[in-house]
Amino acid sequence: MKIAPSILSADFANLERDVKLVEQGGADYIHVDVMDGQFVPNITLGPNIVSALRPVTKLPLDVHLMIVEPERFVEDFAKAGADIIVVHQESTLHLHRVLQMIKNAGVKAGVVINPATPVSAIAEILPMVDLVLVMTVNPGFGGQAFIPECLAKIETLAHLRQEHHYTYEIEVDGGVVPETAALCAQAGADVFVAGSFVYSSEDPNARISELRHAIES
Ligand SMILES: O=C(CO)[C@H](O)[C@H](O)COP(=O)(O)O
Ligand SMILES: [Co+2]
Repeated sequence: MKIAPSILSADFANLERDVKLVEQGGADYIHVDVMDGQFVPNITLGPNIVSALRPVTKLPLDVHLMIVEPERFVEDFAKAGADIIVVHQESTLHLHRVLQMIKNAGVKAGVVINPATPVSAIAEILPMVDLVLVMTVNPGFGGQAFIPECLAKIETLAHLRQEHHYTYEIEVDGGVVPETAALCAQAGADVFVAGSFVYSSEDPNARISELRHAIES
């Protein structure tokens, strides 16, 4: 079970401090939310922030691209030091090609589906991905409420993985707190993104421990 704090809710004026802090607290990935103001109604950061973060942590940088036509920027994020690049099924006409581009750049390839998108929409590319991210809120903002209807998709992905011997990790993102993390773990999730729950606290690492406890019990 892996915890991936999302720096969307960190202090952008102190990103180095906030990334190092959760690394010491046992985080497994650093989740980086990239938004373009078009695919989602919010703007965050680009490859220059990823390259600035690269030397400050040994943790894998899990880069969640919420941008239209991510194929335009795959190479930039790979060069910036992303370890995993995750693209939305809804954001490109050429999902298979984008995933190939990511793999050819020597980076792990992930696919992500919005709450309205069924698992069947990504069935054809499941054999080639390292990670499948199930959005449990509509993308664009931190601090939203978990959508429980998404749990069934985690179960489906876990079932398909077992049946076909696929190797992807199942990640969940949005509204992850101890109660919802426990439900996701039961459904078969492996990686838990948490932004506001971790960083809204005076003690983010106590929050990471709370999440881990809920997931493991
Ligand atoms: O991709 C995202 C939003 O689009 C974020 O990763 C996610 O919302 C994390 O925030 P929180 O844990 O506060 O819900
Ligand atoms: Co995210």
